[in-house]
Amino acid sequence: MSSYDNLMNLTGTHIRGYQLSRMLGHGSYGVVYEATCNSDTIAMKFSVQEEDVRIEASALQLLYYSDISPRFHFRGNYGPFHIIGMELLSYDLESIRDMTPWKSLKRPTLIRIAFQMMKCLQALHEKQLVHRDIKLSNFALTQPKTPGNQVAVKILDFGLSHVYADENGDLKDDPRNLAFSKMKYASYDVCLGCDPMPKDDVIQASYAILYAGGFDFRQKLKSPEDDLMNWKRELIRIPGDTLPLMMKFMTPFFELVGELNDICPVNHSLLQQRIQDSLPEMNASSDLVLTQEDGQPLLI
Ligand SMILES: Nc1ncnc2c1ncn2[C@@H]1O[C@H](COP(=O)(O)OP(=O)(O)OP(=O)(O)O)[C@@H](O)[C@H]1O
Repeated sequence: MSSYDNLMNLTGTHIRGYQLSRMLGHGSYGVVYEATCNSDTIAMKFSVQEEDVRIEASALQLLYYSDISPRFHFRGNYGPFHIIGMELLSYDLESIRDMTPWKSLKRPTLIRIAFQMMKCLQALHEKQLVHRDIKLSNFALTQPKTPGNQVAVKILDFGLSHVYADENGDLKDDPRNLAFSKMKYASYDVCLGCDPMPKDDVIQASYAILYAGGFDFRQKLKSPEDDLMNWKRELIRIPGDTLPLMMKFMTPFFELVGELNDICPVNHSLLQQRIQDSLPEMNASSDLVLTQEDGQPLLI
């Protein structure tokens, strides 16, 4: 049995005083468990990729006080596995999308989510950190607060992240040489071979917003490579013509995304303003609320 198969079978195990109570999710190299110690419940991420875990732990520490990523608790080992203990979040946004009846979030919810995604990106870009793996499942909601069940959007999974510049603003290479141009959901420039920069996080977030809004981005990614590239290029060039009908209301935001480049710093506040302009009658900066309806989560 490979070590990855073992990673999937750790429920019940005791580690660092915590008992792994259930598996929460898994990705290409990692498995995340809920872990409990008396009344304290956290998330523990296990991976065989030591370097990715080290980088993720340092990103979470760097962002500790920004409050846009899970709070970091510890880093450690368990046999061949590298572990991060962190704040337990609730549903990731792809699960929320999948649980909605029409696989699409309503406009007022969508703009609030988009607004908070920009807040997450702003906080990490301010620290010269680029995420490079932005997708809907890498955003998750906090545990609902009492008494109003308010939740916030936080950003997950910093295994591919990179500090792209030093204190003087000089660009820093990543010795890992990861093949981002092969990543299906990479931005147009990155597919062409450019290094992923903050604006590419925003562009990938714009794909995640389309997906959350009901557009079948998963299907789009299955298109022949040339078609997918054309679509990504046209979405930047003429968003008003390229956006699917149900997402045309967000043209003000997508127009600004289309103007981003690697020379001018990303203006996250202006992106938030454009999200607000897309649906002026609703407040994009108001709290999200997570409740249950017929046993299903309901995010408004
Ligand atoms: N702190 C957390 N609290 C609750 N659930 C979490 C937490 N961290 C991760 N998860 C869940 O586990 C899933 C996988 O986590 P994560 O994306 O960090 O792992 P990964 O192996 O790096 O994934 P991928 O290969 O898809 O990028 C997430 O989509 C989410 O559902």
